[in-house]
Amino acid sequence: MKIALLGFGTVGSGLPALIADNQEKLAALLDETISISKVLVRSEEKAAQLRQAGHPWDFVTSIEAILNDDTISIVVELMGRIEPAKTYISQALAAGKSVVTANKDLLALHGAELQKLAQKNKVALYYEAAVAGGIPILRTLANSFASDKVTRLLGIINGTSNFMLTKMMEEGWTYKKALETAQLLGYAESDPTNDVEGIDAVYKLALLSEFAFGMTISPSQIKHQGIPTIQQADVEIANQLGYVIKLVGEIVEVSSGIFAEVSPTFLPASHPLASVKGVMNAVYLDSIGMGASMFYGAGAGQNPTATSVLADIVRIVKRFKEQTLGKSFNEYKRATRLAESSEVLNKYYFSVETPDSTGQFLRLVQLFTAVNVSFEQVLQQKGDGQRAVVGIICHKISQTQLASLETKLAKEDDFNLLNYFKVVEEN
Ligand SMILES: NC(=O)C1=CN([C@@H]2O[C@H](COP(=O)(O)OP(=O)(O)OC[C@H]3O[C@@H](n4cnc5c(N)ncnc54)[C@H](OP(=O)(O)O)[C@@H]3O)[C@@H](O)[C@H]2O)C=CC1
Ligand SMILES: N[C@@H](CC=O)C(=O)O
Ligand code: NA
Repeated sequence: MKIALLGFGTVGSGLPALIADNQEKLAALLDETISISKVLVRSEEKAAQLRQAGHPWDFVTSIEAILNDDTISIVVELMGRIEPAKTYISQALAAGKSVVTANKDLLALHGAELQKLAQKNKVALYYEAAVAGGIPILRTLANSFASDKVTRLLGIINGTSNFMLTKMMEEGWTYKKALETAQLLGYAESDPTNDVEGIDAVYKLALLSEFAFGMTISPSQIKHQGIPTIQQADVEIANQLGYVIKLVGEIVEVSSGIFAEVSPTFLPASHPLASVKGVMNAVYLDSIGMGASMFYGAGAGQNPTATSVLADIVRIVKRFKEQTLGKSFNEYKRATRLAESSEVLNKYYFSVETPDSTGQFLRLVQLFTAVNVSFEQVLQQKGDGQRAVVGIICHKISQTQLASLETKLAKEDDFNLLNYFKVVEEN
């Protein structure tokens, strides 16, 4: 089976060695060899550099050289970004070639269109590597969870930001050093803003919504906040209260529909997700059959990601032999229903700066009571005589109440809402 690679960067350049290392197992499983026929690179200079470096592949600079080669059955897109990836994938599908991609941005924004094209041409479009890197979470949801209904999903699904948080909180690295190292290690997107602002996690959560809940939601329907807002003081208070701060993607289904968001979150130190460190990812599921389950592994990096890419290639070879290529990667589809904000309930931690004088706490109690929010835990940091910081964990409130509280606090000139974090409850 001949394949073509589009892009030979961090992930693409890792695939050849992985295929070679697994050749014996692949031959036994598939009774077929997988060989790289052509590799698309940006320019002749790039091709010459790669040949000079000893890479033996047939490097080409035009997509037509691949599209017009009828011996190529699978196109593997590992370039990233939206264009020309979308155009090249569309052309490959229309030319009757199956496609494997790791491009979560493209799939979250244009996946439905590309799926339709794949089905129309009775070829496969697979993208296990697009979500949580090496963790086979999409195939697990599509296959093993066919018999179980997921009610809530919590995921640490961006390796770069989790690596940064771990290094900053546990080793005192600066934000700059942590980000630069993540880039050096090949974890970060070409534009790392997506990693640190939670946008990459939003794209992945949109794909997880389809596989876990059968509902298609667009990235614009997913609230998100990144890690730059997290202060060292927040980390210290979280630890004092028995929590760990992580960037968590959540999808929960309530009676009115699903709610999805990516936010810095207080996780109880005892929660399985709290121990996910560095570039590792994990997807934690509540479901009616299994109860609680968690799937853990490297969320980014050359080999883990290339392993998911190879898994998709293997699946396509098998489906090719079974003549079931046109089956969609995800067959679980329901009408999309978005939850009423009054139905989505969570506990929150608020960090509020107030004047360091008598009566301020009473004002806070009155303000929270006005939106029917009660306190579960309160922590006051020692003030400097001018200003004091009060940490409040409240009982469960709705998104509606949260919005009202933010508005009321903003109206109080001498109160300053420094930060707030969703608080996940102990299991
Ligand atoms: N890195 C990781 O851990 C993971 C990455 N992914 C996804 O995998 C994809 C690839 O990521 P990664 O390998 O890290 O990215 P890199 O930036 O390392 O590699 C992308 C490669 O594609 C090449 N390229 C870009 N545009 C074109 C074009 N128009 N024609 C030819 N070549 C082109 C780039 O060439 P040039 O160098 O000249 O720009 C580069 O060599 C992305 O969609 C990413 O989101 C998914 C999971 C994990
Ligand atoms: N930049 C992404 C790569 C994998 O999807 C991440 O850090 O998770
Ligand atoms: Na995956």
